[in-house]
Amino acid sequence: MPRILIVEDEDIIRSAVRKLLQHAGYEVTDAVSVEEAVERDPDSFDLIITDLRLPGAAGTEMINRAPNTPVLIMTSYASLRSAVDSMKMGAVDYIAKPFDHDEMLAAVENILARRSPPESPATGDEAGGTGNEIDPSDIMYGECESIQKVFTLIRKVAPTETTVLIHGESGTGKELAARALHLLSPRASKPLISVNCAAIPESLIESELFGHEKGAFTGAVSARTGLIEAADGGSLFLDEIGELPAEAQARLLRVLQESEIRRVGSTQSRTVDVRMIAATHRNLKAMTRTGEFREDLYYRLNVMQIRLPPLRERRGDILGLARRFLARQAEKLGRRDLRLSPEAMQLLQRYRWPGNVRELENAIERASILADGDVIPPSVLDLDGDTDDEYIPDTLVEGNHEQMAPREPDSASDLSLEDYFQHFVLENQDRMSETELAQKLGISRKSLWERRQRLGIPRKKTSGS
Ligand SMILES: Nc1ncnc2c1ncn2[C@@H]1O[C@H](COP(=O)(O)OP(=O)(O)OP(=O)(O)O)[C@@H](O)[C@H]1O
Repeated sequence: MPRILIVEDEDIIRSAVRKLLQHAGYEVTDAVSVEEAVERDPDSFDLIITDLRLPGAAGTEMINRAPNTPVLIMTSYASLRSAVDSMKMGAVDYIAKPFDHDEMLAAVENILARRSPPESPATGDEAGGTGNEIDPSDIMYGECESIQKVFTLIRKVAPTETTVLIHGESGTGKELAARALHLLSPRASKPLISVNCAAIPESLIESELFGHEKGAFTGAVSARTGLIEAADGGSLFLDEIGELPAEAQARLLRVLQESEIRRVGSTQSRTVDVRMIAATHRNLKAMTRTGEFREDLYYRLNVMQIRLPPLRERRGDILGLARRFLARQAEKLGRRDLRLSPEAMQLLQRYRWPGNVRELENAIERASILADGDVIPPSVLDLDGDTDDEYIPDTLVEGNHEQMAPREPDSASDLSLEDYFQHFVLENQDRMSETELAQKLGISRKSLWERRQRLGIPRKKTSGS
């Protein structure tokens, strides 16, 4: 079991992070300051998570005190810059407060996965590995053909220096795909700096990205490194690139063309070595026609495009994703028997998911908290109306018959055979006769009838036989 040391002086945050990690199965020790952490033999841990601002020595001091252990820095957005600086000092990653539970768990999992192969515990020798043994499927889930194609593309493109433009609706996993591109690249041990262009005020974006010299504008009391420089040697992920104002687009083009950066208020350029990954949910090509986005920048960015399909186009993954999110919630809440009712599964499969995977993740989180018993009914999923009644489950598509046999559950969080039986019958009884249903399930008609009685799903009078 990986051991994690938390260094945080705020009681509420320390205790929340400790509980979260303990629920996720980690062994956790904590300390309120660097001084106290040093007494806990910090280099014997697999990971140290520390606040940046602490009474006494700063959190970054842990990087020196535990040279063989990865250090994850927690910081508020206001001190994002210091977090970036701390990465230059050797921290492996940073996480901005307020962070949600999944973000923290994902950051921890990523760091530990980079440190040691999944099966064998870390020996310490692997620290600082290139991370190239990682596969996109370790970072994001997807079995459908469309997402498998994305994985193949990531495997091929990641090791190159090519600029990548990721296109997809909100919540489809663009940031995860960018992370995969970085972690599978030779730059994996260097920083991945993620910037959401829509989240930074327009007046600040240039100085945030490109840095500025002292006195460049009112309030620029000292010179500052920009986020692009901070990503030097690593990758820069520019999310919502379509929101970048015109002046910043011009500066970015220069970075892409000449690998040079000029801080706001400076006449001198500096060379930077950054792999650029951009993402958008907008149609950049159309934006070039209206003059909202520079055409030359568009072509520079669009060397390789990865399209993340919306969830409604990969319905075969809905239940798999739901199971993963449910297992995570069940672990977090200590309710290991939580499972979806067949009706809830049906609703998940029929819903249109305008908010994509993020919406599914949120629906499962909410339902796990609201469900009174172990079985989650459709009502607590709180998905009203927006279902796609045209949808035909994959199992009914001609040629997909191998998917119709009941599968063995592959983990405690997977469907039980009973669940699968219920789900299959409810989904198909309107289209199939009892004989067909029994055949597909590999049981006799008598046994189908008995199971229907036991599970309280008697044969509908209207269904043909
Ligand atoms: N294939 C996947 N497997 C597991 N989790 C996923 C997958 N795709 C997305 N998620 C989860 O869904 C949430 C949204 O993903 P992400 O932030 O990468 O989407 P996005 O496309 O960048 O969204 P936005 O455009 O709104 O920033 C995250 O919590 C992420 O972990």
